[in-house]
Amino acid sequence: MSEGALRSSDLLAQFKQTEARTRTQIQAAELLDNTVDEGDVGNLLQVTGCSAELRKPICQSDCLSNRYRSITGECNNRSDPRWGAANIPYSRWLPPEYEAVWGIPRGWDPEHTYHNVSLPPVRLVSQEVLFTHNDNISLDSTLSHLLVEWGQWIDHDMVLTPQSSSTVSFRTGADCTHTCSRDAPCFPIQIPLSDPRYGVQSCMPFFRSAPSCGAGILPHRQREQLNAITSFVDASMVYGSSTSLASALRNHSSPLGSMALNSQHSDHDLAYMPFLPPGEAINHLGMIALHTLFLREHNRLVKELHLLNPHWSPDTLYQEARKIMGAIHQILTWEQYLPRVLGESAMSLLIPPYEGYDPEVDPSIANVFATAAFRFAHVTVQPLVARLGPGYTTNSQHPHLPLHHSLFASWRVVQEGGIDPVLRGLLLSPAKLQTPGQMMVEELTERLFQAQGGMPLDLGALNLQRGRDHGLPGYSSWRRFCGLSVPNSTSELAVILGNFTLAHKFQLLYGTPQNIDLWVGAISEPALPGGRVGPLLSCLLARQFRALRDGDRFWWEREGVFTSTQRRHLHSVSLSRIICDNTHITIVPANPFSRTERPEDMLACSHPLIPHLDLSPWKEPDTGEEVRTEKYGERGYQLCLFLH
Ligand code: HEM
Ligand SMILES: [Ca+2]
Repeated sequence: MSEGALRSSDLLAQFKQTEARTRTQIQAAELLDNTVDEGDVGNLLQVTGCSAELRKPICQSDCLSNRYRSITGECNNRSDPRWGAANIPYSRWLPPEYEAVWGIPRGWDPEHTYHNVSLPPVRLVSQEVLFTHNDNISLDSTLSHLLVEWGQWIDHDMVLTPQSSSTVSFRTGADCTHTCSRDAPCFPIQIPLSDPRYGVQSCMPFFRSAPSCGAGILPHRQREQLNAITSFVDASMVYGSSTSLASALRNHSSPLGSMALNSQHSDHDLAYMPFLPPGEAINHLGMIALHTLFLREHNRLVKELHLLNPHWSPDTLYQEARKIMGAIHQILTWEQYLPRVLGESAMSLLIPPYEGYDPEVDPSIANVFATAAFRFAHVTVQPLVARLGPGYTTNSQHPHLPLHHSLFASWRVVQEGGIDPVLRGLLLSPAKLQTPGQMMVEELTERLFQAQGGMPLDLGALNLQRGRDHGLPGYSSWRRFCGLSVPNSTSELAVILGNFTLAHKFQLLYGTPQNIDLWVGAISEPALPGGRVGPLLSCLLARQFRALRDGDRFWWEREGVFTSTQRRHLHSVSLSRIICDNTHITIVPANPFSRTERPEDMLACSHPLIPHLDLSPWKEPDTGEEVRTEKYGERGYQLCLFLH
């Protein structure tokens, strides 16, 4: 995608692209949503196509389905096979609070009042509270920008909310990118008088998230939104969440069970991802680097596994590598990412040690997590994408880039030195520090998608509008939900936020703490000791990550998923090692999520603190045909092999 070729709203749609199965469900749900006939419900579901979408999947209980996750996440939970699967509605921890029946979003009618006051325009909140000049930022003293990127990477493993399949008003056919009138699915963001953009632009386009089919039956139908990918941390951003995409991403002629690679370009002698199927665009340089890295890691793993087990079929190699990749993502996230985000003490309090699989726990993503809580890291993103050459030096072939020039710029990877410069930049740059006066950089509030032409969007305003679109209750309700004190006045809010100026701004904008949009309220709380988020975000994030662990039948620590020796080896997994093994980078930090100030503080890839993942416990004796009569070991490998 070249710069200057597309409208920003098209690019936002690209950010949220989904594949065939999701589109079918959205179209069915939108048809249902726009049908006012309250007659025969069964018939209505049938005609719209929703009844097929609501059917319960049938689960197999053979060796393969006990051994490997399904691609769609279905049947992870045996009694509720849709839990955590792709294309199911987000769960709700608090009931939605829409403006009116049929899921009219909050703030649809600017005059509508909540607790006797109307909601401020989201763009005004962004201007008043979030806006931060690119050069007015503080750096995180202990965390690297790779940690920030890791957050976005696993976000893409857990959350993808499709927007409406239509970009024009259902009623009038007006183009959502040009209209300033609220007419579903268009929910444009109004530009306030005080805005420098006033006069240039009267509204920023916004499309409502698509409704889901599975949200109750008339007349009690409640609008719910859909998660298009598996909620489990299972590396679904590498493998896909639908069988058709998973198949398209594989190299079917490989005897090793490899993933498909780009046949036209390579990174010196290393591989790139293939050109993706339409709609699978990856959105910025950091993400492209991680996608490429883990694609290579899969192909490296299958090669090693093949050397250990030459008798394994391509499917077994693919599945075993996929299983290891899932474990790597779980380990890096729970052991290395979350403690740094939540802080060690909040982490051990809110996510106590693993005690085994609990089939009663719903691992589906909660609406509030997707729409507000896990967007917390938008305020820790640096405005500049650093790119560094060998030895971590700046290089004129690939200079640092303003963030907006790194969006939709996969051509830069191919033409400007491969993924190594981007990864080196992420390893050596610190994260941005969130402070009450320095929230979201102007690259994100003023220039989102600007380089690609058209009117720039504002990520802060999008986050707030999305919360209203999804009917998220306000700040106070979530404080109450988490058992935290509920502020009743500006001074009580000032105590919680530890900042009177900010509390006063909120008072002027919202009138009451109850109405504060959750995302902006939550990111305004000061961080707990050792962490980067306040009490409300800690509660919401920990609750989700705990459910993703305890409710996952294939959690890496669960007895029987791996052997104890395999677990021990996996436990020492190192992201720096993965970088060493799959790039031309030769010096790396021992802890890549911690801030490294100088290249001299890094270690050679051969250093013992950058341990190899020893796969020897995956070696299995090739007992050939005789195995049929043998008793199967705790892992049941052989039985599955014979199914291939
Ligand atoms: C370069 C950095 C980033 C950019 C440009 C970016 C951009 C975006 C955009 C445009 C959206 C869609 C907004 C909407 O219409 O509702 C979004 C959603 C989201 N972002 Fe980011 N983001 C970045 C980094 C991150 C990070 C570091 C995290 C988390 C740690 C994160 C978490 C999320 C989540 C959870 C969503 C909701 C996704 C969905 O519901 O489909 N983002 N981001
Ligand atoms: Ca997933």
